[in-house]
Amino acid sequence: MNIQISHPGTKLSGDLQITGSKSESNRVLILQAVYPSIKIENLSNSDDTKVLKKALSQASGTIDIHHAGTAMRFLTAYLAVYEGGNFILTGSERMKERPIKLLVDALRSMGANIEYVVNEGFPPLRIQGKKLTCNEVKLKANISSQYISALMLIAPSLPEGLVIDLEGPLTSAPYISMTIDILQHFGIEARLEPQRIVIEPRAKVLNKTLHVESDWSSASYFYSLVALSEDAEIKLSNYRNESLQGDSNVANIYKQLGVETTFHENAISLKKVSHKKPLRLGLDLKNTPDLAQTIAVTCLGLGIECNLSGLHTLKIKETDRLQALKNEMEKFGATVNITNDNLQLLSCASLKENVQVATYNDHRMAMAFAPLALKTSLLVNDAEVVSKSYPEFWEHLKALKFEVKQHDN
Ligand SMILES: O=C(O)C1=C[C@@H](OP(=O)(O)O)[C@@H](O)[C@H](O)C1
Ligand SMILES: C=C(OP(=O)(O)O)C(=O)O
Repeated sequence: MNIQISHPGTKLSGDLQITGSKSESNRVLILQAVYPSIKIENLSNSDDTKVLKKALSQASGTIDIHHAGTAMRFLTAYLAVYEGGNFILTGSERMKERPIKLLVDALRSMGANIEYVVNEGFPPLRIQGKKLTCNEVKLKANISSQYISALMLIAPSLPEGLVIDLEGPLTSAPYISMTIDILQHFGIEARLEPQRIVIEPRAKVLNKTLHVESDWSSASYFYSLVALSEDAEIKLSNYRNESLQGDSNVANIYKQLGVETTFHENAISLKKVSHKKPLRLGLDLKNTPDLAQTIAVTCLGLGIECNLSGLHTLKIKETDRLQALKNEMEKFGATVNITNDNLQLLSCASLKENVQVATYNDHRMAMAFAPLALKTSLLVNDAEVVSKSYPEFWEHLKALKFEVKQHDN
């Protein structure tokens, strides 16, 4: 469904509850499958979480996890140790282009029985689960942290635990810290040392609940809205100051763009406190890759330049996000230069109107561009893609008085 988005220009105000973090949810679902005493509150209702939950209820056969990267990577490790299981693990056409070789090589080196069904290095995979007894594995750390988290989530169920030797610099590091924090929450001993992760074996975990915090990557679109507004105050509930999610750093980043965050007991308020803006924003986003699209588009809307680095993982996400950003920002009149790991937006004097934004099966393309409706008229193609992480996104925009209309083009 293609949509047209507009806003009457009044103050943006509202009180919203965004669904639980899909990253926290998908970690705790895998752990709950290993340790059934684990309880979860505020589980995400994203497609990526629903698809993982359904997969974990299957005893054999073909599992299709669609676009869900974490589900693909976490299940590869989980099914490799699911004794007696015989599965084909597949996904969307894009998932079949997202590399998984490093994780498969690591699991095979531990004795796992995993075969490629079509193309070497890519899903679909045939996985025959078996007991693994190896206690040490090596893995290149700068391609995707999800491979590492996948191994960490099965590690405590291995008879001797697991030492993961990390080769090279670690990318998306806060997601590794999140995995460690969640393991520790349930009493599992897990620690990150320079270039290695050590996880002790654990037969039973503490009888505890994990209350999933709402998703900070999803909150980023409201930071963008507030930054692009004339006047705004938006309350988002189920957030806390001490977050497990690295993307909570969005609160610091948007201070430079006039957005103030106030933490309440279980919520945050975002307020537009300044119309001053830097001429140019320079950021290294290797720790928060999912914020790249939000920030690039905010800068486009504010008419400021930006230079975003640390983006080497963006090419293997839901789409090649660097190319997708360049294509769509240039439709608005901007000049954008990209390399393998960097995006440079050169300032754009005025935004073109009635631009039709293509979304490339990427939820974040749709949500990142939507706030530009405060600055110009725009259409978003295939708007339903948002359900990958945030099914209520358009309903929440309507609650902020956006008009979101179906469009036939
Ligand atoms: O572990 C996770 O939950 C995630 C890790 C990141 O991926 P990479 O480690 O591949 O960068 C992030 O982009 C993704 O949305 C979620
Ligand atoms: C990259 C993302 O997800 P995944 O890799 O889990 O598909 C994302 O949500 O931005």
